[in-house]
Amino acid sequence: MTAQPLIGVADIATPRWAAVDAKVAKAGFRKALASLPRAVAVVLRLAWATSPGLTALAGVVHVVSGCVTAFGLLATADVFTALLQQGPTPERVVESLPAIAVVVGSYALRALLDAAVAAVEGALRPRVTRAADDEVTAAVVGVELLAFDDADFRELARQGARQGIRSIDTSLREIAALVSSGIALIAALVTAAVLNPWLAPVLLLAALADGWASARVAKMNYQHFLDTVTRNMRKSVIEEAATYRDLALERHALTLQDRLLGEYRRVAASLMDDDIRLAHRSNLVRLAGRAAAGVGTGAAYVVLGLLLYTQAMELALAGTAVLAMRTASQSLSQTTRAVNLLYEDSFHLDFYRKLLAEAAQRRAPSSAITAPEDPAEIRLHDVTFSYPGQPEPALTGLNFTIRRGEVVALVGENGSGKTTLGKLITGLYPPTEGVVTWDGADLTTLDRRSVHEQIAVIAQHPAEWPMTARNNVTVGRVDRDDPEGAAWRHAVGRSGVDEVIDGLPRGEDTVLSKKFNDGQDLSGGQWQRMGIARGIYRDAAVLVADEPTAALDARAEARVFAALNSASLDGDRRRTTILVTHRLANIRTADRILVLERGRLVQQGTHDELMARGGAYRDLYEIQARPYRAGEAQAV
Ligand SMILES: Nc1ncnc2c1ncn2[C@@H]1O[C@H](COP(=O)(O)OP(=O)(O)OP(=O)(O)O)[C@@H](O)[C@H]1O
Repeated sequence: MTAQPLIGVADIATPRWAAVDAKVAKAGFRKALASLPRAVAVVLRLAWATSPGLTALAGVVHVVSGCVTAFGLLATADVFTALLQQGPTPERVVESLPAIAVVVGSYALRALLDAAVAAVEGALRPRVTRAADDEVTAAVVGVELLAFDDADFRELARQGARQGIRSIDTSLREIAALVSSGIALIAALVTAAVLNPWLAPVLLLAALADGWASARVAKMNYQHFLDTVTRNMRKSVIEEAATYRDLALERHALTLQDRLLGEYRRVAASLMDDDIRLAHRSNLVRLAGRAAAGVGTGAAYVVLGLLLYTQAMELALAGTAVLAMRTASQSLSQTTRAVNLLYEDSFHLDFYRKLLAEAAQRRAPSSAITAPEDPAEIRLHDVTFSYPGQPEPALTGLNFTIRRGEVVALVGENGSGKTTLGKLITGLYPPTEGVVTWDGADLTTLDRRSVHEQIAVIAQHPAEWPMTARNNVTVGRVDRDDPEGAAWRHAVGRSGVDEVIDGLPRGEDTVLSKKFNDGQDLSGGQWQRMGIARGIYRDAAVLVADEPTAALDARAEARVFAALNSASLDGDRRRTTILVTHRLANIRTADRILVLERGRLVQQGTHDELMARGGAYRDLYEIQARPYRAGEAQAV
């Protein structure tokens, strides 16, 4: 009996962006052709905006280089005519020298132009991709926090940044290839038509088979990608589970290594089998294409022979006709390839465009109204909040007011909405319904930066900034004026991070990341102290501490809560403090306790009031206090 796989029992959903490949796999060549103008316009507009001079120059050198090819072909026809009209004689060879010089000159010019094309493209493409990259990064940096909680946006940001930017670079290359091969194709067809009007369609016939084969292989690749995309994703999920550091401890302790490796190998083997099958099938299609092209070329030679036999065309021009035939076949194959690739890129370019549009929508609207400094009153009016894509709201119908200097504790079971509420009070998330006001001003109408300037957030899992210990504390207020170091001493002392810093090899100058030479990592509790120090040092009007001591030892926890409870009285101003915690003993002295149940506010009051009233709070408190009381009773 084979073991049930640990990862991927349920099917991994096909990512939304993979729809691109489904469309490309289904579309016909005409559809691909029709999509080109828009894709070309997007890329050229960007190139023009980045560097108009280089873009114009690239266009000119490409067109000139294509024209020189055409001219070279026609000049070759002259040479053949001069040499072969009635058999070569020394006089005719001398006569044809100027035409030969023109052919040689056109080849030399073409070589020079190729070098110019490479130089211009080499200068233009990195500029354009950098500009697009910059645009995307700036767009994503500027979105509101909530966007990062939306899986669709995260995926779009990933694809837009990766595939979108890559497609701009490749589109530029393909547009260039399309211009060159297009002009060469026209040149070959015009040359053939000049030699004899019947030749041009015959040339196309031979070249079409090659074009068909390359379009067919491209489609097979898209279909293959679609068939394997979810398995590839599963492979990478298993690979992460089998190799990443985050899971290493449990992987070893649960002895899962062999099991995960086995699953990894099974998926990888099935992907390899598919790759091999695809290689065989594409080879067969290419072979069929070649065979058809061979038949087409044969037909072209028959027509050529007939034209010569019936003296519809002079023998002297046959060489040029063959040359035109070869040029047409090569350039049609290149043109087909470029059209297909550009069609694929047109979808990826859509990611880039959609990402810019979506990011612009998800930016906080700019506002000239700044937030009140140190608000006297924060009020929630009928606030409901749902996470993007979630059917059930995380918070429902909240109404309450917090006054300056209050210490308000949020309590409730896991998932009751405490963390989410902290983000709404501080304007990090906008409510889905209702309004959050600071001194009467709706937060969504205020300049978002000015709101965030007023807040400090101590997260349950604080960010582990790859900076020195000092910067990890001061990063929240880098410009704070602290010449005597009083604010620094206050923050590190209250949080207890002073003991951590004293133990570091270079003290406050130690870099806290193992990615750097001499870098140092911290324990979970030490990082938490670092986060608390950062929050205190920021010295903001509204402080939210979300389970700040979950990883701290009892002594450190007591010290931090004493600091946070008195934070509202620090200095000469009263700071509003929101505490989220499960350890209810820590918030007995809070001015007010709000009890949440499944996103609704079910109780509020002081510890004594809530204990006297009975209900959810007293139940939770009793559950925590009972073991201590029992212990005390036994001791007595
Ligand atoms: N990013 C998110 N996307 C979707 N749903 C979320 C997200 N974050 C939280 N939720 C959901 O919102 C609800 C409230 O979560 P929240 O984190 O606010 O609860 P909490 O009271 O802080 O929980 P805990 O005590 O476990 O920290 C939960 O049902 C949770 O599953």
